[in-house]
Amino acid sequence: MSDLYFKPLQNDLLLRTARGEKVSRPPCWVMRQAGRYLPEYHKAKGNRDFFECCRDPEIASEITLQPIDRYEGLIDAAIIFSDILVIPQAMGMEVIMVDGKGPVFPEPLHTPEDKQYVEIMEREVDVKETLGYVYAAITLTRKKLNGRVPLFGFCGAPFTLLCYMVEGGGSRTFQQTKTWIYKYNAESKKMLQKIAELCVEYLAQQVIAGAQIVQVFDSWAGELSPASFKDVAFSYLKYICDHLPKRLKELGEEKVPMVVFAKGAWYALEDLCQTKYDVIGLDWLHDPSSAYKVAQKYGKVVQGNADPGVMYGGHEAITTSVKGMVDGFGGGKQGWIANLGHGVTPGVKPDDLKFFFQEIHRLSGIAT
Ligand SMILES: Cc1c2[nH]c(c1CCC(=O)O)Cc1[nH]c(c(CCC(=O)O)c1C)Cc1[nH]c(c(CCC(=O)O)c1C)Cc1[nH]c(c(C)c1CCC(=O)O)C2
Repeated sequence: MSDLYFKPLQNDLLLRTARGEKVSRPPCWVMRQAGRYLPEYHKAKGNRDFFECCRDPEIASEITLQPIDRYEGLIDAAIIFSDILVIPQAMGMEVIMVDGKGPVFPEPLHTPEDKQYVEIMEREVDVKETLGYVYAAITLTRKKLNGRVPLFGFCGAPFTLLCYMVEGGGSRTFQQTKTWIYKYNAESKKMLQKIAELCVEYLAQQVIAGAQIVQVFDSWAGELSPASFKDVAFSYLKYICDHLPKRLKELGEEKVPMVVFAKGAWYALEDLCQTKYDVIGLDWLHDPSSAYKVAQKYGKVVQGNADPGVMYGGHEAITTSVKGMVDGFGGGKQGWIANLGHGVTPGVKPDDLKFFFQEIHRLSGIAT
């Protein structure tokens, strides 16, 4: 329904790049572009709970549009304001967002013998029904965007979601995650498979609602060895890109470009290039030109990859970093979506991010 229902897209630079087409300049956006570094985010959120904002399509769409309005003409995509942890919530787990700390699961999964594991494994989850508020936010945002830029949908990768479900939040040692994947490997895989299936349906429903491209975030992939990445992360990332196009076809929907971002899994670049993902997200551990060469060999597009910390270094540091990317990523006329190597952090000054976008435009040949 989407394209008939919404205003035609005026800026299709990002979608064309994601499909491998030649473009006049590289498209850009940044992960976490709607968030705490923006004063207008705090204003819109007020003293409301984070997940309450996610569940309110009006507020979620307002926050999604904030960076698009602020950086009008400089950024080429919006990403729906939501969180990867809505899937564990849909699976029946409680997640709260604690100010200054991040997400907390009051009752994480302990062992496969626990009643909770058995219940979650057995529970039928209807993501179409339970996460209806995300699709409503997407449809409303597409309407409000009015074709200005395309809209990203997203989900967390199975491995990263499992980390949160067993750790109960962020972690430094990943003790519970390692216990699960090494000691309870078979039970972990059952859960990962269940999450992967939910991710496929969740992304498909986001596309039906109006998402024009989707990204899968495997934020904790870098905690794994190459062998365990293959075992507990890669297979499930692959499941998602293999099954989403099929599911969309079943639903009578066109397929959309798919982006994978496996943070820290630099060793897996060749493997990721051999999947059905159209775009491979790169963190800042990658050297642009080496990664670009590999991706080009497989006909894949890359996205990234400035160190988000460069935003603290002032204009000169930002210019140097952008120059390194433009040179390394083939001049930016094909195969590169400019981004940071991870999300923009809360301490960044919005004007420094603006300068980053301006430098991408300037150094890739098109001054604004
Ligand atoms: C690991 C992860 C999470 N959530 C997400 C990831 C994957 C990306 C990544 O690795 O950064 C994904 C995410 N979370 C959020 C978005 C919105 C869209 C966007 O990128 O602008 C996206 C794409 C909003 C958010 N998600 C969260 C906020 C801040 C909430 C607040 O305090 O107001 C926002 C705007 C909270 C959140 N949610 C999560 C954490 C660890 C935190 C707290 C720490 C932090 O903010 O960086 C889990």
